Amino acid sequence: MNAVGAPGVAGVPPGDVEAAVAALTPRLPLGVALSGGADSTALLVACARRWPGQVVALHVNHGLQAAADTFERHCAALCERWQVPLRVGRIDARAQAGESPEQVARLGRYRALAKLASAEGDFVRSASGEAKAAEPATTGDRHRAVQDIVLGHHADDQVETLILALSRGAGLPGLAAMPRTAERAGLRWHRPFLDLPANTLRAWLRARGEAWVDDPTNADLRYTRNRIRQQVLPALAAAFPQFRETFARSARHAAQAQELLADIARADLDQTGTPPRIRALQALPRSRQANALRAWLAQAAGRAPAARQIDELLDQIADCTTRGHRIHLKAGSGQVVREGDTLRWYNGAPLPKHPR
Ligand SMILES: Nc1ncnc2c1ncn2[C@@H]1O[C@H](COP(=O)(O)OP(=O)(O)OP(=O)(O)O)[C@@H](O)[C@H]1O
Repeated sequence: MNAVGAPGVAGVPPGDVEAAVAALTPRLPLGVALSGGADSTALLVACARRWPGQVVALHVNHGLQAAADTFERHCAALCERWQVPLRVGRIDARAQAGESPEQVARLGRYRALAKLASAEGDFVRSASGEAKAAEPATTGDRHRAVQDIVLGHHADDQVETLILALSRGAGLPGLAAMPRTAERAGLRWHRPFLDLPANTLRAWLRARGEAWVDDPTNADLRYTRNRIRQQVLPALAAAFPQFRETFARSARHAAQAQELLADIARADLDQTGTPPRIRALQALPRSRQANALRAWLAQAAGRAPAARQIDELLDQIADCTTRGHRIHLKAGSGQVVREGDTLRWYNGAPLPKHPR
């Protein structure tokens, strides 16, 4: 494990970090998702300075690498110094065959963070009033549950996310990259550093003598994200010095367009019903059928189908002109079938005997 970030840079770098945090208007107490890496260490310090006594650090120990305990120890020492209570959740984020380890870890992490945030309401302050003593509350002085959580994603992360989306041929939802603010699992998630380059955050920490922990897997070029960070971003910086701003602008355009598509899908699904009636779908232009089907299946199946599955489904819908015509398509973990006049999505369940 490389613990770096020793004091060293003379002078104080631009105050963008504080300005980015000061622009937030979260409900307090504020949860800081703290990995122990540079970005969330900067986030914790900036938030603790901005809202003293009103910040709770939330750390997820993945237990995946030997480094996991080093991260947790760093978080504990940092929080002790800044008098910020630290809540730690442990998850077993091992991927099953065929699953992406990064995706499994990410989903598990968000679930664990949401759980830690809501559990915050079950903790009491210690007799001395110190917020860091955490015991299940039975009476009295309960902490308020955390409703807002900040994440340390920065401008380089946003560019990486966009390039990753392009590399897998993603549609608008992927090209929209990460939102600045999002409501999920009953919580509001913020990314105040999305406009700041990674090195601004590191320079800010160094100027304050704050250490962080570097993730040893960041050097591993078998991970696509690391190849983007180490090989693509330097080339982009040389060719297009403004790439962080311009790529972020493109992501915002995509996000706006995606909002429109989501509105249109809602309106069209109001007309077709959910699950959609086949006749009503056929009355829509093909692109709007695709848009409505994507939205319906994203909700029913928990994830949007691949482009070729949507194409196949659209062809089957177009061909469906007689009462006896079957529709059958594998989508996600289940299948779409025709049932009478409507489509249905079954989660892996066997086909009904007469799928008409
Ligand atoms: N184990 C974790 N516990 C709590 N929050 C986390 C954890 N891992 C990531 N996060 C949150 O998600 C953000 C982005 O995660 P990512 O994996 O890109 O960052 P990292 O390189 O692990 O850490 P950092 O962003 O702090 O340098 C982090 O800044 C942090 O807010």
